[in-house]
Amino acid sequence: MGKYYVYSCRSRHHHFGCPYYSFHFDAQSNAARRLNSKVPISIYLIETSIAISANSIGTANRANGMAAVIHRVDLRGVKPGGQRWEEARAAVAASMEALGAVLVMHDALEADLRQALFGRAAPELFALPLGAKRSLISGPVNGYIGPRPSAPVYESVRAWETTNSGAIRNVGDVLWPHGGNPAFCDAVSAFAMNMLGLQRKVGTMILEGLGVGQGSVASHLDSLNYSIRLSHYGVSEAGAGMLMTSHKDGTMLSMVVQDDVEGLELQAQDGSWLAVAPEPDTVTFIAGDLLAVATNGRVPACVHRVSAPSGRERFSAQFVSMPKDGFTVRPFDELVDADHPPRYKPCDFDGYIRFRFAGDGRKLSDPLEAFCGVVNNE
Ligand SMILES: O=C(O)CCC(=O)C(=O)O
Ligand SMILES: [Fe+2]
Repeated sequence: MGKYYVYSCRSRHHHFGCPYYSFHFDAQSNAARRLNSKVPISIYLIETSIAISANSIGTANRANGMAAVIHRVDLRGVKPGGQRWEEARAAVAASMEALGAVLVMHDALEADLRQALFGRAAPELFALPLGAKRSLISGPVNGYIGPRPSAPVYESVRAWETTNSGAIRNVGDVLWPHGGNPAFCDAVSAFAMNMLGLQRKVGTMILEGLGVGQGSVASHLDSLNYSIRLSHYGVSEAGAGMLMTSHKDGTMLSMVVQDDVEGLELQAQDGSWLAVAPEPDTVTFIAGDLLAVATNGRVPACVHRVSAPSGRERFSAQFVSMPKDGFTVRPFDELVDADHPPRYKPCDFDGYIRFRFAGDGRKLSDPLEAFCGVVNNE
């Protein structure tokens, strides 16, 4: 199984037998204080034209003469209601419908912050002794996935970010008990704040672009929670190969930022694999299962994987949305009509995660369909 096992798996799933939650301690008693970021959301400021370029990168299927491509949309300087908003929104929505993913050029990760995150914070974190990383909370706050036989060079840390305050829990106090690691916390916190703005912007574009009304989009955004995942792929003794097997994320919408080493690949609808170049100003948005539910199947969950073509050490950072506790995901009314009957029943996220990772869904190739798909008898 892929390492996305616990990708969506929160602490309260311990008792459901989630396999990677063996290390946990009390979040509250371990000074997991919140860190309020003072870093502003510094995006959308640069005026530039929208470049919607079709980048044929990676392996393209040319069997029918048509190469599958990943679309890249330049959102720098694009603001809601502004001149280029509608055009960019249409491009984002079209790519999500076709691929379940889109590449977005942005200003949300300036060189300094990028360096602070990938050049310092992530390497310092993963250089800690295994015991320290394992002591990281697998509670409602944070979690650690360590190397295991099926993925010997992969490790990943998740940190929760609260939507209300825009703050991130301070994993630094836990990992560095003697004085914390303010630089680490600042970098991760700033990353979270900037990605939050970009995720809300692109989330709005996707849904509005599909015809969902502004009120529905606003309440959808209010219903979301976010987490950050920092991942490290060490140098494999086996050399080049697959670091993370193909999978769909069980969540709503994932943003993947690669450091300077390639590896992320997306599967197009024709089955071909498209490699995403690690470009500093580009983030990959990937639809998870829950976005397929919310859009009544208009946006497919994107199958993706991580390979190691060069065998080099690799870091990535993700910012992922999922429903807040107690929110059920159901297809937007705007996307259901006589011609488009509901394809999914209301989906309880906790129930789905339990089914997919600890229940009967583990054995299925399409657990979402089995969990909440509406059987089409036509
Ligand atoms: O590291 C990456 O580029 C993507 C990782 C991923 O797909 C996941 O953690 O679910
Ligand atoms: Fe993933």
